[in-house]
Amino acid sequence: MGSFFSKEPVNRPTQYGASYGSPEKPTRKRKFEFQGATPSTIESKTAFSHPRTDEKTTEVDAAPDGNVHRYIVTCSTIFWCTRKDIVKLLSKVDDMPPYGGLHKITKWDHFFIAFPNEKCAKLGVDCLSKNEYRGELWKVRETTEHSAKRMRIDDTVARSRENTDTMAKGVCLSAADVTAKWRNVGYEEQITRKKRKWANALQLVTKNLHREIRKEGRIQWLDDLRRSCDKKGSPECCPLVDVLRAEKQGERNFYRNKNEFTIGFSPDGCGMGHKYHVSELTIGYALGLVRNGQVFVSPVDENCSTTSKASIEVAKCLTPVLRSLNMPPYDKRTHKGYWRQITCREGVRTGELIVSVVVNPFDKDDTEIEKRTTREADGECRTAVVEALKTYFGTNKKLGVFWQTSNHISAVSSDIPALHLYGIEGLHEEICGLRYRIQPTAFFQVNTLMAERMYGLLGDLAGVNKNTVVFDVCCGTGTIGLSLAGRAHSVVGIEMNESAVEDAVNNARLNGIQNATFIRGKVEHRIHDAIKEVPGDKDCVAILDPPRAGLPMNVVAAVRGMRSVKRIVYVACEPNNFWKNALGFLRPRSKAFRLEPFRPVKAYGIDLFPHTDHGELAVLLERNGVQIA
Ligand SMILES: C[S@@+](CC[C@H](N)C(=O)[O-])C[C@H]1O[C@@H](n2cnc3c(N)ncnc32)[C@H](O)[C@@H]1O
Repeated sequence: MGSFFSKEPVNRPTQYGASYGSPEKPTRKRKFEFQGATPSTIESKTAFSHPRTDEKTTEVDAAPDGNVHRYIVTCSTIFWCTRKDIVKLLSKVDDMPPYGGLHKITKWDHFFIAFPNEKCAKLGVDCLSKNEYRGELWKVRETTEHSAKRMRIDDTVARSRENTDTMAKGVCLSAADVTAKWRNVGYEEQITRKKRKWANALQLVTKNLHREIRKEGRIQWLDDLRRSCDKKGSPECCPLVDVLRAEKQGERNFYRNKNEFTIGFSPDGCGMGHKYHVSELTIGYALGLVRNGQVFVSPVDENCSTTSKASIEVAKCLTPVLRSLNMPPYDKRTHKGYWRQITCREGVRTGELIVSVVVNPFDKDDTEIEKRTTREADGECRTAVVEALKTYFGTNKKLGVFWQTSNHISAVSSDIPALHLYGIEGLHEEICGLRYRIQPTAFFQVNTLMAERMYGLLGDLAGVNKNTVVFDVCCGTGTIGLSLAGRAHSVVGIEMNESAVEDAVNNARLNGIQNATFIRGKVEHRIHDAIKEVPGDKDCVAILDPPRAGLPMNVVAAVRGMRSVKRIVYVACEPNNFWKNALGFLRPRSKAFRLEPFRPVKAYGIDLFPHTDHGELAVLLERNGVQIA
């Protein structure tokens, strides 16, 4: 029996040749401790022999002092990167003490490395995280149970792992690491990294288009581009003209107008040699680890430089209140427990703040007495939360408090009714000179100030005039279309989220806009109904702002098949997925993809999410043969 990682710290790897360490070939024993079983020793072939996946055990690393020592780091690389490469990289680190357990699953792009202590793990993380592949830095992080799941170990082992106290070790992520992982990276460097990512997304279009159309004929602009490019590899399909940078304080720091906090226990005693202790109830960000059904939560604080200050204050104000109420947080495994989540949404321009508390009503198996007790406690909790927030914010914020009960697996869902307890009943925001009402579950861009600048840019890219119809696909609360309605002939929006469409219609009315129509439904089902609303004799620009996965291909084909659409502005929130939809617009005409293809003209990067590795890419596509002023 063995485990997934080599166990003890071993000497610096030497079996790969003299260049990686001392000439001595280390011999070592792998030591395992089983829960409830006698420790045994197994002779290992080499210092870095692959742990055998048929060996199932609960793993504990016992150092000579008897303490439990291990920091497992997972590192995403390219799948052809070998252990030898990693060893070579780590061998360049000064003061790197012996480490062990370098493990890679065949044909996987992840390594697992077990470091003996925190210092060593930090050195390793620093060294590996500087490497990049296709403009994206390797993701290196500490890991525990999650990795085990991803390694597809069987459930029994996973569960037995979950039950060991040792599972909590290695957790040293903080709330700030979860939400603002680049907070310590200079802004220039953040932009440089994002530029690489955007450029890579544009290269993927060229590369995949070239590969895809080989049998279908030629594309003149693609041939010219490839010929003119002396770079090795694929050129970008169009120039990345500029980047919309977050310059002002409210654009770059503490910018998120929507923050969802989990309520749970924070892991106490993270790290070497400590046992897991449940600390006090905490409001913050889930670390993605579950132990005995409890999600680990790291408290939110000012280091979370993307979270709005008002939301941080809500967490600080409510933490002692929730602790004093003596109700347990929700347990994912038993579905018992009470507190689940707190969502804060703010109108940055209007100073409005809506706090929604999500609780678990009670388990269906609860006895009548338990239900009655929960019901009574529920009333007490509501009053205490409202009073605390009222006292804390006084007249500084226009406050609204909502209460939601959810026994769904996921705490939030658009169909959970929200009970209004106090203050304002809806949230308003002002953007591009218009006032918007936003329902709790409707999508709204999280960085209000940057979103406003993005909408301005999209309007310019779209080249809208009084003869243009704006076709706003995946329109959310209608913000893009409505911000352009004043200069357009008309706006047609389509969106699947019911409350967002309701908001879009009401927002048009609220702002006296009469030339906007919104269609509710999944775009893949209702695209043809939406197209009927677009007058065929007008110039039409389609603005596509889909979710991260992109649009279904039937939608791409339908938009391409609209004769009136001469320009497309595609907003990709996952730039690396852009090529998939782009191919449908750019490939030569066929039975499935009718009419003349488009060609990419220019692209802009938009730093909507500073301090994170996310950013939007806006690309202008133009129908072949159409000239844009
Ligand atoms: C990135 S948001 C863009 C929202 C809007 N353009 C804005 O800037 O506020 C994507 C939107 O697409 C919607 N959506 C996701 N899948 C959809 C689908 N299959 N059909 C229609 N809308 C969808 C989501 O509800 C969300 O509002």
